[in-house]
Amino acid sequence: MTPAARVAAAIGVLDDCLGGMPVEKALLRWSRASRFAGSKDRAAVRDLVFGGWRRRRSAAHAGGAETGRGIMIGWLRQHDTDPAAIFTGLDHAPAPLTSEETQLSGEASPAIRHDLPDWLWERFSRDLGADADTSAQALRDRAPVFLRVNPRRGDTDAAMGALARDGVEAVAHDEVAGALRVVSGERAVSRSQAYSEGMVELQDAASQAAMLRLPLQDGQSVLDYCAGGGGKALALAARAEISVTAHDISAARMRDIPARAARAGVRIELAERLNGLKADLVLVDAPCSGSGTWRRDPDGKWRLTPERLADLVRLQAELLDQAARHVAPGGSLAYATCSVLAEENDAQVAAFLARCPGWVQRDRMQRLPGPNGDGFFLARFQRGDA
Ligand SMILES: C[S@@+](CC[C@H](N)C(=O)[O-])C[C@H]1O[C@@H](n2cnc3c(N)ncnc32)[C@H](O)[C@@H]1O
Repeated sequence: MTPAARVAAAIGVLDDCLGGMPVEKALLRWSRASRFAGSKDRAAVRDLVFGGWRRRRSAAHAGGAETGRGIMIGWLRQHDTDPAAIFTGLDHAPAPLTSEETQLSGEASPAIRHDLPDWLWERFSRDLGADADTSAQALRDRAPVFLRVNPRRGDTDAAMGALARDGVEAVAHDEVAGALRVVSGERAVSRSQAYSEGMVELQDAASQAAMLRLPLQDGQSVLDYCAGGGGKALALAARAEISVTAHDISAARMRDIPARAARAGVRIELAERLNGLKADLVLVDAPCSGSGTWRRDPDGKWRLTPERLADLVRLQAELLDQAARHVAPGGSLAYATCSVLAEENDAQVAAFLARCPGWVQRDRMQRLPGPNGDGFFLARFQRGDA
């Protein structure tokens, strides 16, 4: 496919997204209908679609219309490419620009410039103050790929060497021990020997930093109350000789944990029912808006509504209360989200402490999205007498 044909394909996919289809589904639909597209074409169309979808508002503003075509015109302008050179109408290229489309747009509102719905830009400004601008801007660009080195399978140098042999260049993270940032060859990670033999796992640096911060000693027990695919449980299990139980309301989400644990050389028990189980550390990695990770999942910021956010906040509170019952005497309860919104983080913590006066907060970590990782929040509690 020519560069212009790839843009034409991205326009169609973006139109499906604007019609309400999740971006991955829209890409899959295009991919199935485009047998002629090679792997480089598919990767290029994917990059264009995700690039445009992250910047839906600002690109549509710069392109003059909230359509796939408008977004691509604006996206090209934002990347210093004259859209007229691509929109030629020749050889599967999109039709030439109309006279309206050649006009440059006026000034955009702050919410448009930050590529957030109006109500969310208000929340960002209120909750993050001086950091709102850089956090929202970080969500407009592609996320770096981070890996967690599994100490059971080797150290950072060994992992970087193994990755390099398979065409993946990675460097040590500046501040998170055992985290690597992939510099080139991202798409080769999942085919690399280092990955298939459990020496590295895909995990954002902020999640890694949070898991390293939780106190753990050999012999202790950990309950991951919202384990999902087990990313956090694996990170904790690799740190010490502990027994880890993974639980989730959805057994299907935990399906891959046994294979991931075997690859990583750790043991994780799965528990659909907890029957009064108590653990020294109970982690609630709660369902949340994902607002710290929207560069990986741009659908999130366009689909979230105030009502959905309120539902999530209610669920998070219920999960904290349920999980607290599983903390063993002297143990800790940890609450984590990959959100930057105060309602899901500090306000949730304050509400928990107000509801449950026996508990005190022992730790707090907040990271904002940027070059060093995603947005992430962690709070840790203990009973007052512990
Ligand atoms: C943020 S994700 C967890 C991600 C996971 N810890 C990881 O590191 O890959 C939140 C998880 O909470 C689970 N969940 C939602 N409601 C729940 C409930 N009532 N009890 C337990 N888990 C629940 C969801 O199924 C989802 O897997």
